[in-house]
Amino acid sequence: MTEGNPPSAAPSAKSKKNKKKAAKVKSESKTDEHPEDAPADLDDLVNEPHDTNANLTQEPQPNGTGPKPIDDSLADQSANTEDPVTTTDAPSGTDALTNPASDGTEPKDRFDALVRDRDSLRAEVADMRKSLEEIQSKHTADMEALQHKLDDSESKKEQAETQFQKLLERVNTIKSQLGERLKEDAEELALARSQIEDLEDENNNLKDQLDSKSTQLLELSSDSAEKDKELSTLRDRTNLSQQNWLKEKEELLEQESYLQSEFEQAKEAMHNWEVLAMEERSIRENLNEKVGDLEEQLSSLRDAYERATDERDTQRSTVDGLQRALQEIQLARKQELRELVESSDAQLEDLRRSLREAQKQAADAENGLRSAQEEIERVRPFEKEVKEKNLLIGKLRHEAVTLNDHLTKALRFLKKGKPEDNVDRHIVTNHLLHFLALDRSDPKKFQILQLIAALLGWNDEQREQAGLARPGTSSMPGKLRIPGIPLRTPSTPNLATEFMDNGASSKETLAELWSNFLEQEAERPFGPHRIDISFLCMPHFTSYLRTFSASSRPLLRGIHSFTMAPAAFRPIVISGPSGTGKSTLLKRLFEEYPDTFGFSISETTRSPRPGEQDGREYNFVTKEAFLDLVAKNGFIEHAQFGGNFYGTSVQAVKNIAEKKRICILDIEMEGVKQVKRTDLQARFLFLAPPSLEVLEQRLRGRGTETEESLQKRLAQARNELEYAKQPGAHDKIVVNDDLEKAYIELRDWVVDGGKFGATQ
Ligand SMILES: Nc1ncnc2c1ncn2[C@@H]1O[C@H](COP(=O)(O)OP(=O)(O)OP(=O)(O)O)[C@@H](O)[C@H]1O
Repeated sequence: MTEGNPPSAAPSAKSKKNKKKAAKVKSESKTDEHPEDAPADLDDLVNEPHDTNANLTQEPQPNGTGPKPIDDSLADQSANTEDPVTTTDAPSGTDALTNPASDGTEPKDRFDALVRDRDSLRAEVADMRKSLEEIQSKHTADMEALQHKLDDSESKKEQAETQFQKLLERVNTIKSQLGERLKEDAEELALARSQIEDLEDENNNLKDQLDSKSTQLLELSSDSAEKDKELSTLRDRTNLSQQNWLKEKEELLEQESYLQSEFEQAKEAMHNWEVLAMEERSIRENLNEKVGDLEEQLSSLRDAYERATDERDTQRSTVDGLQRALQEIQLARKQELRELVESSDAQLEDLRRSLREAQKQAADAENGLRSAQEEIERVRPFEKEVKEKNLLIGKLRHEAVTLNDHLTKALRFLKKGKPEDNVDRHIVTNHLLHFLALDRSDPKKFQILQLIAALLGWNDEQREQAGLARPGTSSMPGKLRIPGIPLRTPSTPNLATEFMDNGASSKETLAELWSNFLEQEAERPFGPHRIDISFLCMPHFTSYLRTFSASSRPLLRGIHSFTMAPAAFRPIVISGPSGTGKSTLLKRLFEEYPDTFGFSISETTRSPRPGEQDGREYNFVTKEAFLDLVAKNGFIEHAQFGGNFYGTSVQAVKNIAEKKRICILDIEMEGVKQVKRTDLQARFLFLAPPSLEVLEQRLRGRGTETEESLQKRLAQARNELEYAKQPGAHDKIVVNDDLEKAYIELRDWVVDGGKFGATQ
């Protein structure tokens, strides 16, 4: 057993083998003591030189049983090495040694060789012995180690055996316990198996049931599909019947009212019959009374009977007849009354039945009505939404109509005004340039001025002011004066004096003024600009000209800035509660000043519709660009409708000024605040209603609002009015109580004496 191996539980065959080996080692060590009996390997080797010597000295045994003498072996050797021919004749080794005379030197040599051999063999034997000793000592050490190991193994084996015994005991106990448990488990197993069988049976049953159920389910689903169909047809029928019910209900109601009236009539009839019965009763009573009277009379008659039997007979027959008649009348009346009561009862019963039916139908109809009302309730929000949408559509239509109106007018203006304007512009420009290029003394200057006057349609007063006519000598207004007949040259001192009739000290002519003006403009930092001749077409041109001529340069500069420098086109922000009249007033303003104002083009993220052009209807931008601009605060107002963004950008407003128009912004309070944060230098006008009540009336009158949106607008109006009260919130507040008055006030403030608010 090697070290580290676990001790074997049972004594192994290997340990037995070790024991045997140990015994053998012991016996071998014993044989050392008697080498002659059984020469052991080691001792044989150790004693070999001695023995060899002995052999060498020993005489050869006659029986040949002893060890073979070395000489013989040597002889054998030499015999083997020598030529066979010679060796066959040669004497044997012993002979050679004993008989050296055969060759005087050979045996000696041989002997020497043998001695040498022997010496070498001895040395070898000594070496071997030494190594043998080493091996022996190593062997003993190994043996000792092995013995030691064996002892260890034995002790371990004993331990292992004891452990084995213990384990065996434990195994036995476990075996016994396990046996019991196994028994129990077997029983449980059997039980479980039987249970499993039961469950399997159950499972099979359930499977069968499931199959049957699934078939049933299929049948049921087909049934249900049919039922669904039936249900839908029933629903249809119900709807139909509901409609029929409604109709029937109406009919029944009519019937009911008819029956009610009949019932009333019957009641009245009954009442009449009762009256009749009463009358009848009273008649009967009267008759009874009469009968009493008659009986009295009869008794008297009886009395008289005796007196007059004939009379009695006649009286009796009369009474009988009367009684019969009375009975007949009574019977007839009774019968009649009975029949009447019966028929009334039957009628009443019929009426009651029909009333019951009608009530039942009414209840059904009420149920139907309730469900219809519920349906109506359900539909009402949609109805409201539809109404609101319709209103919105109405408003949009209204706006579209207004826009259309604007567009038509704009087109008309374009058609009517533009080409002429262009022609006039070119003509006037050419004439003006020609006018300026001419020498001051050239009479053509006067002619050109006349042409300009004709083209611009100056009236007499304007002509006189321009030095084209002396007071009282002018031609018919609007008529083109023939250029070939100058009244006088504009360069004469007379003209200059007349032209500067506003008390100006300057003696410059109009041409000089124009050239000075143009020179000044050329020196301005903006550089030379195109003169907007359309400005000259403005109705107040001559008064401006006069003002200009009267050396009121700052005013002209202002006017000039208005026409020349984009910075001067200050946007106008018109705000005010919804319904105050902003659109109405602006419409008038645009009509009066068609080419002066402009609206900014909004930005949108929606894609252009057919016919729409980028930069015309909208500036079509990407969502990213839009949001980027929002982040940069580039919008005055922006909102989102139907997933698209729309907004009025600051730049779009500036673009209008670039086009030399005044941008009008009709925005609400938040927009106003936002514009104030920009560098647009806008002017702010607030249009206020005379009162909230009037505002409400106007909004209602416009017919574009629902109650809800109206209330919202009024609430917003309160906010806007509050904001307007703050000092500096607006530059101008116009109260729109009278449309004409409000318009004039608004227009005058906007036009600002022609400066349109320009500060430069
Ligand atoms: N001074 C006035 N007197 C009587 N009615 C007026 C007057 N001004 C305007 N209105 C009427 O009030 C109604 C609202 O006017 P308008 O539509 O111009 O208001 P708005 O301020 O532009 O409203 P919104 O901001 O909602 O567009 C219109 O029916 C208009 O005819």
